[in-house]
Amino acid sequence: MTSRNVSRFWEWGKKIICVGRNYADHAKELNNAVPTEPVLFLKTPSSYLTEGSPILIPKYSTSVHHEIELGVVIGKGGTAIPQSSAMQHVAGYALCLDMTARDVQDDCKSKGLPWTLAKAFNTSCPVSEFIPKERIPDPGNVKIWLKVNDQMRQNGCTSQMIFSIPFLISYISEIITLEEGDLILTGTPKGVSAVQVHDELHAGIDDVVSMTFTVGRL
Ligand SMILES: O=C([O-])CC(=O)C(=O)O
Ligand SMILES: [Mg+2]
Repeated sequence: MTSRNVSRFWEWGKKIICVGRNYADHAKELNNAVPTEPVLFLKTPSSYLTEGSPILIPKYSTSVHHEIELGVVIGKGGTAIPQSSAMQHVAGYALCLDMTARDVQDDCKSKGLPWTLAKAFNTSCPVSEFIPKERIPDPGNVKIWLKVNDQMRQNGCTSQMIFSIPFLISYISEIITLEEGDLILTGTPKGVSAVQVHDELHAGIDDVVSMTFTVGRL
């Protein structure tokens, strides 16, 4: 018997599976090819951050970028989930930031090394409150936005995703068994840029959720 409540999924310590380059406008702004298959990487549960605590720029980076993304919280696990029933495995959503040490990522890319240092550092996954599934009837068509110090930096719509949420659930679960409490970050639209210490990041999905985080340094 479990009494855990998935609305506090960040406390469960489950997997964080991230999709990269899922918006053509963002792939292009970083001079990356638009993918024909999803690009996947992982964050660790220790990268979770909730409102009230600051995002901490790691010592080894001078260029940490914000990436606003819709997160999908898994409610029912599965392996090789068909696209047709994929949405039955969703408990809800969270607005998320895929904080990225871009200078480190560029270095890893040029050396052919994995992105762990760029993507999975402590505080690299700020999340909003849990959004129950019913509050977003069409997750393939919601606007996600992010302002830095009141200036709009990212303003995209999940309709721009190259790979849809049902496709991603099916694709990922063929490779990695999904479990209750796992989070899938679905990629970021264009407009990523570096944050500075003391910046205030304010992000939202209109009429659904908003969140605010400040930036500090380790
Ligand atoms: O680091 C990147 O550009 C890949 C990524 O996470 C995204 O597209 O959301
Ligand atoms: Mg991302």
